[in-house]
Amino acid sequence: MLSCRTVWFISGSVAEPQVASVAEPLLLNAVRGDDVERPPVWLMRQAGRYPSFRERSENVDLVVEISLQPWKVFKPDGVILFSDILTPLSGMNIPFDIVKGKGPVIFDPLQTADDVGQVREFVPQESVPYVGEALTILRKEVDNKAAVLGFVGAPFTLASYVVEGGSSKHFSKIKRLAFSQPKVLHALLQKFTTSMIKYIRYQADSGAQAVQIFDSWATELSPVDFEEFSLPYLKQIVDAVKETHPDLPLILYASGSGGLLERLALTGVDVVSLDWTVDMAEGRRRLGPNIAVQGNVDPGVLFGSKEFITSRINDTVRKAGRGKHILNLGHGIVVGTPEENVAHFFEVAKDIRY
Ligand SMILES: Cc1c2[nH]c(c1CCC(=O)O)Cc1[nH]c(c(CCC(=O)O)c1C)Cc1[nH]c(c(CCC(=O)O)c1C)Cc1[nH]c(c(CCC(=O)O)c1C)C2
Repeated sequence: MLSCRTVWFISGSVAEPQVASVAEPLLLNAVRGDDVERPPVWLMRQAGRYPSFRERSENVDLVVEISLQPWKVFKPDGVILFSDILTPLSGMNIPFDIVKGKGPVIFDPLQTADDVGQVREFVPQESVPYVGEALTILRKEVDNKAAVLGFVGAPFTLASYVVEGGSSKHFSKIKRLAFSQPKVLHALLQKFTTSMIKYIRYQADSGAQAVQIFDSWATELSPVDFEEFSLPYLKQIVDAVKETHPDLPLILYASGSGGLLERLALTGVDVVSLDWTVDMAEGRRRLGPNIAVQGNVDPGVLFGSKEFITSRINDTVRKAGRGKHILNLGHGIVVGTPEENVAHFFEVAKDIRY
């Protein structure tokens, strides 16, 4: 679980390679199953030398600047918004902060039905206007040379933070709630679901061309509990978004969830992001031919030799087969990853031809 727990400083800048303007980003073509010449590639990453996370992520200029850093240096096929899955919480009356070295802190963790009753439904236009503004600017800046990606947290993963009060090891508080007062947890999950439907639509209307849903802690649920506390809500989100935005690709990311792949496919998402604990060919088979796959190189591979990185990329692309594959790591970049290896990853990836 490292993408956002990791901080990656991008130093300097590299001359921008010329990229021909295309009608539609390669990433969208690949997701739709068009005949593409290579898999699109992007990575989750980074932070910068800036003030606190919330300050960075709630200021339009900084959000745009930080979001564009990897784009300027590596020209990936996807440019993800700099934000966090917890960003909507303050707009839902759940005060929080992200503390350096500690991660997210929820000031008053939710415990009771009353607490859940106090949670306000999210109105993105009012609470996080900077997200929409940043996406609109990003879309213009990137100009279809890559896909602009928005993202949200899945209801169960958001609930785990607000019930646990932050990151957790054993998830005992949310499990206590799930297994002793399931109705209270369901009420909270429904509030997050309704809010995330609005948030995804808002991101799409502002400029996001695909939205990734992070269910980072689904891995903590046994399959039977995933079916009760996560799957129905994910499905509700996908169904509702598809009604208003039928062409918006939805990517589901649930690291450590190799045991859940068939169930993840039932959500109706367009893409499932695999981590490196699943063999790419096996994952592909288990998800079926209609779902595109993303991933799944071990982020640790980027600490290896250039030859090793090249061979793992080739292996992953071969196992994924032609089309419907977005090349990526199985999770975000790890702190201390040599920047030249990241550059090498992109060079090799962009030279691939099916
Ligand atoms: C860079 C960063 C982020 N969030 C946090 C950081 C580090 C703190 C900092 O820079 O000050 C705190 C931050 N935010 C969160 C954490 C995780 C804490 C934990 O382990 O529970 C931390 C340290 C919560 C969070 N946040 C996110 C997830 C889902 C992905 C995953 O599973 O890793 C989760 C679980 C998503 C996220 N978070 C972030 C992005 C943007 C990616 C990019 O710009 O490339 C994304 C996609 C950005």
